[in-house]
Amino acid sequence: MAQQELGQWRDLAQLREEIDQLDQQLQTLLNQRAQCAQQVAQVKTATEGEDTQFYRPEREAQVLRRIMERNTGPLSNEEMARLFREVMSACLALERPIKVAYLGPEGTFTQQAALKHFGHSAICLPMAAIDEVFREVEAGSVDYGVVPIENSTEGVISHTLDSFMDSGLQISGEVVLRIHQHLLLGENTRPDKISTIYSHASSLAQCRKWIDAHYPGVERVPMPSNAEAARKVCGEWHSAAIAGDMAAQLYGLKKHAENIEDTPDNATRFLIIGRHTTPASGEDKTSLMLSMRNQPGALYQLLEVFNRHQVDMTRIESRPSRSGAWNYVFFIDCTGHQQEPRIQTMLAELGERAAEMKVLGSYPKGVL
Ligand SMILES: O=C(O)C(=O)C[C@]1(C(=O)O)C=C[C@@H](O)C=C1
Repeated sequence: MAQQELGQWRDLAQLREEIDQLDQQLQTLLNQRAQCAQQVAQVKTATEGEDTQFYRPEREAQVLRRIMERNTGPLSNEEMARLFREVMSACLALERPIKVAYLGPEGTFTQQAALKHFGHSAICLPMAAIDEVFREVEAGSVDYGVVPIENSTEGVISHTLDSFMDSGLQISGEVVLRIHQHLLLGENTRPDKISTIYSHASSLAQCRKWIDAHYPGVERVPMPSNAEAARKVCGEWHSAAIAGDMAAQLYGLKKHAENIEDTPDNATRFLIIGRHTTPASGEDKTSLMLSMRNQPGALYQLLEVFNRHQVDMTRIESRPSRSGAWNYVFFIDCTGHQQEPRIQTMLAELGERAAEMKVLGSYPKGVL
């Protein structure tokens, strides 16, 4: 063997030894961190008693933000935060495992969002509908729920907004997920024999131009979820599903065409709903629901308050109110936390002008 080659082998062995030593240190440190979390749980139980909140969204957001700020690479900020996300998830599970309901079935983007936000140590349970997620959280059989709220291509998910009208739940977080859609086929399906494409209506819309270009004559059949679409094509020879990676893996389908969404920055925003308010994390958002008396200039009167207090409104949606024809409810997101004096003053003024107002929650801006 050439001298140079031998040298390379020795280097590899040395490098691996170094990796082994680093892994050992990491392992020791991870267990030290886990012990710390166990002690945090004891302190919380001793000081807060029965209603102890083990999961602390504001603290997790601060930890992740700091990790990203001080990161020097070569691992990217997102990769580093993702690793620490899992470390915190495992530490929280030692304190008390957290139960999370999401809009199922298994394999949906909402499941992916739940895992991105809570990590893989959370117990995630699929629900058949958005209302069911709300109900499970309200009933206390789970700690939190994850529901989709808006897609960058398709707009708002009105079912989720409507569910807030009848609910006393609080928003405690948000997750934004880049959505990549794929055309998925069963093992024996021939791509040139496809007569039907199944997917959720919103995913069919996100890929409309791609389908027009590649499968113009094919029937598009909306399904309750992408995962359901993937499950259906497993046993069919002449059909395809549009869904994401999780559904492809879960049902063993092959990706015939990848990333077929019409807009490359296609993303969906999800909300975390719970029964508790969340303290300020330093970079927060507040969501409100307001209904105005049906009179000229009503919307202007509302917007004027935001403008005067220099509060940045990041979203406004309107939905027909259930209390009468042609009355509208506005869903508004703004930056800031309801504990901040500036936001408190603004909320008090809005409350005077609105026929009804409900603060849906203040929560950390999405980190990951
Ligand atoms: O700081 C806390 O309150 C903890 O419980 C520790 C910890 C962590 O692992 O850093 C774990 C769970 C909480 O959601 C937040 C942070």
